[in-house]
Amino acid sequence: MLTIDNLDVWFGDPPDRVDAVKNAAFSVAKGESFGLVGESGSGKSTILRAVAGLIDSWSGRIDVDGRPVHARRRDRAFYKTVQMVFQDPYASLHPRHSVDTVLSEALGLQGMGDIDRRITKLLEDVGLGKGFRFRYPHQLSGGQRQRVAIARALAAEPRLLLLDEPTSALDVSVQAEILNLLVDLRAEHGLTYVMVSHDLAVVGHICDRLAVMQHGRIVEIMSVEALRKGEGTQEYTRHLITASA
Ligand SMILES: Nc1ncnc2c1ncn2[C@@H]1O[C@H](COP(=O)(O)OP(=O)(O)OP(=O)(O)O)[C@@H](O)[C@H]1O
Repeated sequence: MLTIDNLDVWFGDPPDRVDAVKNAAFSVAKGESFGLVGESGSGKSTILRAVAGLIDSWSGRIDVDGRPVHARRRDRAFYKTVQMVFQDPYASLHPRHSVDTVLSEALGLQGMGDIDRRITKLLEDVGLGKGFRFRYPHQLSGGQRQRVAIARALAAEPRLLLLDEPTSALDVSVQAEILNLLVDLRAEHGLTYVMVSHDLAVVGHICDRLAVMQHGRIVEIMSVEALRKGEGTQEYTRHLITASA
């Protein structure tokens, strides 16, 4: 579903250029859930943003569904396949747009008809009833906002969801609910996930495999099962496990 090879991503020009991702490579199969872990600044979000078309300064290969993605152009078909959910549901929803507006716009962008029925279904899918349809973000809790952001991403009926720390801005009590929702949605919709997190427990809950990043490089790729068994071969992976225990 997603293949990345020889990926470099940078910001700015020399001498101030920041090489945020260096020579990254991994593949994510259809239906798989893949985690990107590592400490702050290691380049995890930058990989997701480059895949999503939010960063232009990259080189290498990004293939989605067997087709190479071009450096700058992303068409409607791309966003029909790939959608992203951001970390902060407070920042990602426009304060003056009701849930109805957010979802109608997302559906409209994809040229979808039958908007009424689809909005009801999207709200149902993310565990929000019809009563939420005409609410504004300030009338929603953090968890409810993130459910709306997830519904917005699902509106395009994508197959690959890029999840950038989708629970880290939420209260601990709500995090598990959203993670469980993501687990259910993947099964129900046959989705593929790539999820960034600095929290190994979260990745262990959601993902099948993961890449460990350090200073812009992928230092290890392993299954969550191997991670649980402490089979990380890299010193840094062991350090991450100890740090999160
Ligand atoms: N827009 C930008 N301009 C310049 N440098 C950037 C930009 N975005 C990210 N960086 C730099 O790229 C590097 C990787 O950042 P990135 O956000 O991908 O890390 P991360 O692993 O996702 O960390 P975090 O968990 O803190 O988000 C960091 O050194 C960061 O400062």
